[in-house]
Amino acid sequence: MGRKAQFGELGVVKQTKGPGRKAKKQKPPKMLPGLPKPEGDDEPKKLSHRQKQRASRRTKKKEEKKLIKKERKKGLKKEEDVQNVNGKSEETKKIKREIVKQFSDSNNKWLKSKSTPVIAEKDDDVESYDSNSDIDDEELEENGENGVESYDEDISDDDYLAGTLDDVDSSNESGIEDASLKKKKKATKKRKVDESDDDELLPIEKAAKKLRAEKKIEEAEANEEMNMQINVASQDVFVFPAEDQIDEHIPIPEVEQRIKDILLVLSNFNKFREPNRSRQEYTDLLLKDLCTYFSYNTFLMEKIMLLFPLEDLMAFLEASETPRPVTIRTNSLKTRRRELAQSLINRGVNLDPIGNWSKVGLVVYNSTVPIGATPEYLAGHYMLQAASSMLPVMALAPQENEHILDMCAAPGGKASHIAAIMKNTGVLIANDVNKNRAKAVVGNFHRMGIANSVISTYDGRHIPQIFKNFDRVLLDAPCTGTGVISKDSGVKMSKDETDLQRCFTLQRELLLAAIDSLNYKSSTGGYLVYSTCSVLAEENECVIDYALKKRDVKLVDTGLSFGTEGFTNLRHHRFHPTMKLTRRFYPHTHNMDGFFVAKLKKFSNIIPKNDDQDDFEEETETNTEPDNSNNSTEEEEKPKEKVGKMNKKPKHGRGKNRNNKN
Ligand SMILES: C[S@@+](CC[C@H](N)C(=O)[O-])C[C@H]1O[C@@H](n2cnc3c(N)ncnc32)[C@H](O)[C@@H]1O
Repeated sequence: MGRKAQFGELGVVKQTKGPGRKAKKQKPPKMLPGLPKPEGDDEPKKLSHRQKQRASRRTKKKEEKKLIKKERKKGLKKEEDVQNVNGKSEETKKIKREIVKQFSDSNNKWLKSKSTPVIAEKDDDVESYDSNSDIDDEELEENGENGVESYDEDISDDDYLAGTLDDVDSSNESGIEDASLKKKKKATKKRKVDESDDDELLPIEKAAKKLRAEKKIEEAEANEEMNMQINVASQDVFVFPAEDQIDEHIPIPEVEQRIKDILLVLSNFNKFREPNRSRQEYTDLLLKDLCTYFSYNTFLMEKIMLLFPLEDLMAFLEASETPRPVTIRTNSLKTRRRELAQSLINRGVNLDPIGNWSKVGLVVYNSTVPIGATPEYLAGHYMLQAASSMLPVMALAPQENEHILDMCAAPGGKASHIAAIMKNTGVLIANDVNKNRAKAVVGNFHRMGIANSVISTYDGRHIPQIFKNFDRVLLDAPCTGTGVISKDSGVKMSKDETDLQRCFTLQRELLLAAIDSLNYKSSTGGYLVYSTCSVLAEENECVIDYALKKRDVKLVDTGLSFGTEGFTNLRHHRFHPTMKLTRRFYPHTHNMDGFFVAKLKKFSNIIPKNDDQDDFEEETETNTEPDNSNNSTEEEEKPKEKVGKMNKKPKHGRGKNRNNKN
């Protein structure tokens, strides 16, 4: 508003052009005599006391910088001077001391942190700059670009002040550093080297500077490694406890450390063992400590230790302590996965498809609503089902219009999956000996709209006397549950030898009954899938091996795209070579419950009589060929080609696949 005065020389200030409110601009006002003269350029500006202080500080700083640059250029002239810079020549040190002196006490911290070999991150630098510098915000604003410039300059100075190799070495004396810290340091140093390339340096200077910094880092790393080796070599890692100390109670953190120590010794036994100690002594102590640390009974821990190499053992035990992700299976009888996902997302459920291997599975990361009580759940659009539980049904590969038996079906997760794949056609017998659990099957089948099923409560072992000639059978057998410890930690302490024996005896009986209820002449099937949620070989490979001897069945590919091969040998045990067609799933490897899946094809109703050996072979080679003279309990004639197949059944080769490591 109003007219603008022209404070500069007349004519220097341009009159604004362009459309104005008035066509003709008004003349500048005439200044009245006596009024204070505006701040002009002709007289030198009078500075306040504070401004003077700032100006003197700036000049000082500029001088320092000039000094440093001069010295730096001097230092790089000769090649041997490069070493001088690394090692800090006397002259350079002197200059540095000079500079340091000029900082006030309040800067001590800032200086200290920057003179240590751990070069502060740029962010930290900014912070210390802000908090400790005596240049206030006002000045930064005032200086505009200068403020930024001085920051850059500081970094470069700081580089110059940064630690030397000597410093790095001295830090190593204090011992081995944390790996992540080292990594961070390395990254920071590298970044620092890159960032601090001063624009004013010649390319060759920049390169030399970078080279020096990189050399420093390399040497520091080499020193660290050497220190580590020295520590390990001097055996200060682990001293085996005296006889009377072994049973002493020690706190959990110490148990944990001892486990790590023993694992290290066992990983390179010849190198790290104590001369008079056997491997067995270390293994026994490890067993004891693992039982204490993870709360297992000795029997179960011993069994699990036999399954895995040491590094996998720890991973399995750790993974069994944490729950697996919640997963659900879309009921394809009622909805599609995409629609279900959308409805659940709308309710605040955070989810994703389970993976390429399933078209119906979803993994739920978190949810604002209880996932077992949504309207979609109640309407039967999905089943809460572990990822591993979907695998046996996929291996079974049910077909429409078949006759299928689920021998141990409660609560019906897998049975309802079978019914959905059958598209409610054919007949599904969902059996479970436990009447109470069978009620859950009824409830789930109603909810999910399953209409092709009969629910029965027979003892599976008697099924062949009641139902026969199924195209496919699923035997998801009762087991010790060692694959689902994260869901039921009681297993760790409660399962003993008697339980295991009871389990594998029942499993064998159920498996033979399941095979006997299969129709080997089925045009579409004749397949059986055996599964357990146990990782113990006694309940898996041993049971299958037993069935291979007792019935005319062979292992076939499960068709599952992932999973670890079943054992063909385990310690001193040898299993049928085709056992590698079975699949094992582990919490630590596949992030799902521990599971075992085997698929068998039945070739005849022949029941071989020859094999009295109930248990799997232990390093002895026996003839598994059936005695064909009197081996059939069935009336049916045995087709010749089937006999041929059976005779070709591979022998249990001694030492074959000895290196099968799972
Ligand atoms: C692992 S669970 C089955 C889980 C089921 N397949 C599912 O996916 O929901 C084992 C089942 O076997 C049943 N069972 C135990 N002994 C049995 C037997 N002799 N005959 C039939 N079922 C039996 C148990 O009641 C239990 O429900």
